[in-house]
Amino acid sequence: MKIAGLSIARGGAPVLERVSFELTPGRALILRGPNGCGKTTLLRTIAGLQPPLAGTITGAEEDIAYAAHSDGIKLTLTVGENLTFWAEIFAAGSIEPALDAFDLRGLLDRPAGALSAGQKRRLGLARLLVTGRRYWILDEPTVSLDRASVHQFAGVVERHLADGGAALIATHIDLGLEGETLDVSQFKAKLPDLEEFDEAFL
Ligand SMILES: Nc1ncnc2c1ncn2[C@@H]1O[C@H](COP(=O)(O)OP(=O)(O)OP(=O)(O)O)[C@@H](O)[C@H]1O
Repeated sequence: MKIAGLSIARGGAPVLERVSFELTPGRALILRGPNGCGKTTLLRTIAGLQPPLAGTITGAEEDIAYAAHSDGIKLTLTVGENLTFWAEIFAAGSIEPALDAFDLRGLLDRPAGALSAGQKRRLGLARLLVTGRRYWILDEPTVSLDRASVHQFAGVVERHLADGGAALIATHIDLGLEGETLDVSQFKAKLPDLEEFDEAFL
């Protein structure tokens, strides 16, 4: 996937400009940067939830799976029904590997609304495995996870990379993954310099 000259805005205000990088199969790229600098906005744009102001995203059409801050699960469906629902949407086959990878077998028949925050997160992340998609775009994926689950999740990402997948991950913690990091604050959009305004005009 190639990101070239991407400029993005949130709430009408420019956030990042001229972001360029490549995400290659088998690699993870970790996005860093202080709160509010634009990581979520960048991921939303790459996932196709909002249009960029400028620039292009190429090479990953129909091959992106996005896990946002929210778990994206249906609370009245059971764990098994949630995963089956997504597996059918993506026509990606069995939910079994996802159940094992995220230790969800014991919770199979539990309504998602009756899960703890960390269990909900595990279910939300398990959806990635039933999409069959190569490019995982992950926004703070480990929120609510305990140490063991963070480790488990890092293992799932590593296996995905070994299978030719790729992951773009915004996170403030160290997942212990091998991969490059990109600090997006270097792309911070510059606000117009007030001294450039013509006072007579104001
Ligand atoms: N719904 C919204 N409407 C308007 N502005 C928003 C909205 N959500 C975020 N912003 C603003 O857009 C900018 C970028 O926010 P964004 O969520 O992309 O940052 P972030 O790097 O992901 O932050 P964090 O590390 O806190 O998750 C911030 O200035 C934020 O206040």
